[in-house]
Amino acid sequence: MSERAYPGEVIRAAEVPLLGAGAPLMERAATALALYSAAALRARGRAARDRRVAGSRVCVLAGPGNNAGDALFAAASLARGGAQVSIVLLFDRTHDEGLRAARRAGARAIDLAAVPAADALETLRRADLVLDGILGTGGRRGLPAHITGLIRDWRRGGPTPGTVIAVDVPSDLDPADPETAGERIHADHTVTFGGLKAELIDPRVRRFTGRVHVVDIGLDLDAARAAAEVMVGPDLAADFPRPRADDHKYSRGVLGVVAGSATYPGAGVLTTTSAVGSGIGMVRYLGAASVADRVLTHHPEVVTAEGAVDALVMGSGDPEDEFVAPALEAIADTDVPLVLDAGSLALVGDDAAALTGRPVVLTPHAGELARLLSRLLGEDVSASRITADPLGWARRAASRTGHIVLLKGGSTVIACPDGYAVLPESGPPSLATAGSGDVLSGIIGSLLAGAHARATRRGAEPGESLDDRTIARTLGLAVLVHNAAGSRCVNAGQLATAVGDVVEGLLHPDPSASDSPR
Ligand SMILES: NC(=O)C1=CN([C@@H]2O[C@H](COP(=O)(O)OP(=O)(O)OC[C@H]3O[C@@H](n4cnc5c(N)ncnc54)[C@H](OP(=O)(O)O)[C@@H]3O)[C@@H](O)[C@H]2O)[C@@H](O)CC1
Ligand SMILES: [K+]
Repeated sequence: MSERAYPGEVIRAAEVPLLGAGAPLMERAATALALYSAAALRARGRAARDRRVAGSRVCVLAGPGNNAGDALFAAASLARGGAQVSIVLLFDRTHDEGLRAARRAGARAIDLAAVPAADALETLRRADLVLDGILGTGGRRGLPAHITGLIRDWRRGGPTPGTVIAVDVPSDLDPADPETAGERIHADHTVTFGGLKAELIDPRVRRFTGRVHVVDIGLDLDAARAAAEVMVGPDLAADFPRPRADDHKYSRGVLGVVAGSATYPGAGVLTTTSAVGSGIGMVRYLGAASVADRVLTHHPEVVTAEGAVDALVMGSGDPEDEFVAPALEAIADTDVPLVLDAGSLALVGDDAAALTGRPVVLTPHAGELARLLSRLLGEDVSASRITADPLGWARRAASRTGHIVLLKGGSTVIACPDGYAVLPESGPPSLATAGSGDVLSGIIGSLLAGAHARATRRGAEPGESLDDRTIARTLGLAVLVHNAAGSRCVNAGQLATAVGDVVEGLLHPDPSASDSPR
């Protein structure tokens, strides 16, 4: 389920009162790490004899602080389970209590200052499991040369059989420096304690963290201090809004769509198809008459008359100005969310009154964001720079424009102007196809219209109805719908229709698929 990510200092601060009260935080962390490590050892190898803790070779890279303490206590537990544990002491000090516990359980220690580096290297290469306990949240960037050299030689030797688990965080994690990537720990798993650290969610660090597993050690974290939120598939079933028995079409939300043009009529059809399928009260198609005819052929329930809306989505398929301007005019005195895609991104930066006093969502892909930022920042921002750091650029764009930015790509990211981010899990690569973005626009518009209608029903004041985090989370749900639909199809026409199938499954789950006894 979704997981909030916190700045490291927020998590460290939350530990302080508990440590003062004597809570056994390290014991909890080390116990969870030992269990996770044992499971990783049992998951390896083909032969049954390889899938055991007893007899497996475990190597601990031990640093100078409490991060090593976690690794050493966990290793002690694995040693008691029969693992052969070797500890590579990388500094002139380590966590003494942890070292004593590991030694008592039978671990042997190799002091890198006293033995040839080749011995440590050999131990690393032969290990079934390596625990990176060099540095944790107390780490500064840049490891001493004798450690980077060891890591470089270990990695240069080619793939080794061992699973690498980073304890709390991969030591010396640095997303931005490709030059030194070969001297850093590349973990298969990161077991992180207390809460998800914000530094672990950046798409650029995935190759260093591997799969991230969060262990609850009983910290009381204040959700208001979270920096981001990661959303995963199961969030859909939990949070997708369902209609209530007393709902009517207006209370479920009305979406205005200005998409498609005489040149690109298909965008209008794709956007309305996915909007209709996303479980909304009503869709008003407000674009060109020639597109409206096609839309109505596919969806007779779509309304082409002007009228009130709860959200307006525009821009896919470059709709003509003569339809954009009146649609913006019609929402001028309202607080309804506005979604700008493709051609309508050109409105950003203008003094358009319609862009003020309401939540505005921009949904560019990297090329569109590159054009937008180059214009706004007055410097040449290329699409490849944006693709290399999607979260960083989405945050920059949100901060610069004051709008919520959903940057589409292999790892779609959503950023609010204050830096808060929502990261939905990645969808299938088949989503990279013409028209896919139009389909996403329709889902987004539909879910935002529903959210606005519900907020209005609750009596929220204009301007207070939808806060940025609620909107960002709603966008995250829309991306999860898009992902789920994407795994059922090979082109955007099928994708738009599959949205309806996904939502149908959420609103009317198949009772025969339930686990309940018959
Ligand atoms: N608090 C708790 O109860 C719990 C903590 N837990 C665990 O503790 C971890 C945090 O522990 P920690 O604070 O001891 O920091 P950690 O990163 O192990 O080492 C700091 C030492 O490294 C040194 N150093 C730093 N950077 C360096 C560099 N680049 N190159 C060389 N040296 C460098 C630094 O030196 P200094 O900066 O002081 O000069 C200092 O001596 C946390 O991630 C989690 O795993 C969990 O068990 C839950 C309960
Ligand atoms: K570590």
